Amino acid sequence: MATRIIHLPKYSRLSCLVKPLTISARTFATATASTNPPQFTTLSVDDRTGIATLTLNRPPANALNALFMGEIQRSITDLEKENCRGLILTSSSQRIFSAGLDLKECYKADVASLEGLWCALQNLWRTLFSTPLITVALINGHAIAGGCMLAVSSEYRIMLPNFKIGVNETMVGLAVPSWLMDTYINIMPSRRIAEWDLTSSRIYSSESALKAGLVDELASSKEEALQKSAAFIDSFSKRTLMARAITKQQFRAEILRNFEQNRQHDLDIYLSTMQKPSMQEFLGEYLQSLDAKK
Ligand SMILES: CCCCCCCCC/C=C/C(=O)SCCNC(=O)CCNC(=O)[C@H](O)C(C)(C)COP(=O)(O)OP(=O)(O)OC[C@H]1O[C@@H](n2cnc3c(N)ncnc32)[C@H](O)[C@@H]1OP(=O)(O)O
Repeated sequence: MATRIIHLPKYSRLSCLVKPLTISARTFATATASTNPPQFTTLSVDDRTGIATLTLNRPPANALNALFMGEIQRSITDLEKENCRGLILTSSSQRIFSAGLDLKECYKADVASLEGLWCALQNLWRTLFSTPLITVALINGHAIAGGCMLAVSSEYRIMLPNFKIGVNETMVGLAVPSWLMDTYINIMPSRRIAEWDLTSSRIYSSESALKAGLVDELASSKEEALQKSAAFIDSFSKRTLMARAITKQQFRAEILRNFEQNRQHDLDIYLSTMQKPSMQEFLGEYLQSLDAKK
């Protein structure tokens, strides 16, 4: 389907009806200019249903760099203004939903690039987590670390079989930021399991993720997953859209407030960790191990 944004007069414009959370914060940089055409994403909107599909397309691994994350964030913001009601986030790859932060861009990077990357991650998370849109992650491939973040920041997760999902942060030497910890706890059935998962870098198979409650449904094909995603969005009638969006925001407001209060500190931790010689040495070896798989 062609990339386009269209007006959907059938649906209320959620961004007008639901006040954005007013949390004072200084503006943090994104590395994107808002006038750039999308390079790594395809956005399609079904004007009959009001459902948008945002497809991640940064081969080979949908690794998240600042430009890519800025693009995803901007698409969500645009959709909020365009009378859309639901968003399905998926990947053009048949193997990888997203491998998380682009580690190649974390290796031997200068401080400005590292800062741009982390601020883009923070900004993307904030937008996805707080959007009034009904959000579904259609996880049609591996979803690791930042890839898992995209999934758990959405409201509903449908995954295809035989893939991997989880947060391996501590394994790569990064602490899980408290706002992402809270995001994970927000969807996991038990805080104890969430703590266990994040401290032990637990990676689930699709099947075990379903059992653990990390994903909500499995689907045997992308087509079936698209149908299930649309069914989830359709389960909310037009009449309930505003009330559900406000309720969602209220559920998430405290996590967002904590994030805003700590985002500079969070950025400082990331920058100091990434600049440690031991971290850079580990990253070099880790990237080599990924390449050695060939
Ligand atoms: C709320 C709670 C959440 C909390 C989450 C907290 C998020 C906060 C901060 C986020 C931190 C991160 O995301 S850190 C990122 C952590 N991510 C990882 O460790 C994932 C590492 N990658 C993998 O494990 C694997 O690649 C995996 C994704 C399973 C796919 O395996 P496959 O065998 O199918 O594919 P591969 O051959 O390994 O990879 C294909 C190519 O992609 C490249 N590639 C793979 N991962 C890459 C990466 N992260 N950055 C750059 N490039 C990558 C490989 O080098 C290959 O490049 P070519 O050789 O050129 O083809």
